[in-house]
Amino acid sequence: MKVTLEIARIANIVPGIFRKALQDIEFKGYTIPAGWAVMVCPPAVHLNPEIYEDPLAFNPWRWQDKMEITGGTKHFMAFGGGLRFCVGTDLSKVLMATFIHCLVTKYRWKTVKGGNIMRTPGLSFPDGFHIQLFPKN
Ligand code: HEM
Repeated sequence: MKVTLEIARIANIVPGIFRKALQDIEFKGYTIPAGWAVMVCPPAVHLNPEIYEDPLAFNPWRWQDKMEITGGTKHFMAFGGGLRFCVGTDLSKVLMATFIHCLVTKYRWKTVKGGNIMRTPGLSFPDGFHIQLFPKN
């Protein structure tokens, strides 16, 4: 669970979530007028050093003392939140856990080429990331 949460936090495959202001909203001295579209940027939250210490470090242990997250929170929104919360969340976590389990227990790998990371703000690999897999002895 900690590993899948950390992957979802740091990978940020969803760069933005959209909502519409149903009424005027006052926020930090600004007014968002009714009817305006609002874009929430999960990577800005997930990579904020005031929320996550050393945010670019892959550290599943940072979730150690956190309660299990079952919905979106203002500090974790990889799967959105509220009424439009991703219906595939639990399936995705199980698939990630199963994939990683098979990968590390059955295979080893080496990097062939690529692997440069871009965050725009979603995570991407502009040159791809090629690896070679070997069955584990
Ligand atoms: C790592 C994998 C995934 C991520 C990061 C992800 C992320 C998201 C996000 C951010 C939203 C928008 C939520 C919002 O606006 O608050 C969403 C919505 C949705 N997701 Fe996913 N998703 C993933 C996998 C899946 C899978 C596997 C399925 C289906 C089997 C799925 C089905 C949906 C559906 C149907 C919605 C729309 C829900 C609604 O509007 O009521 N997602 N997802």
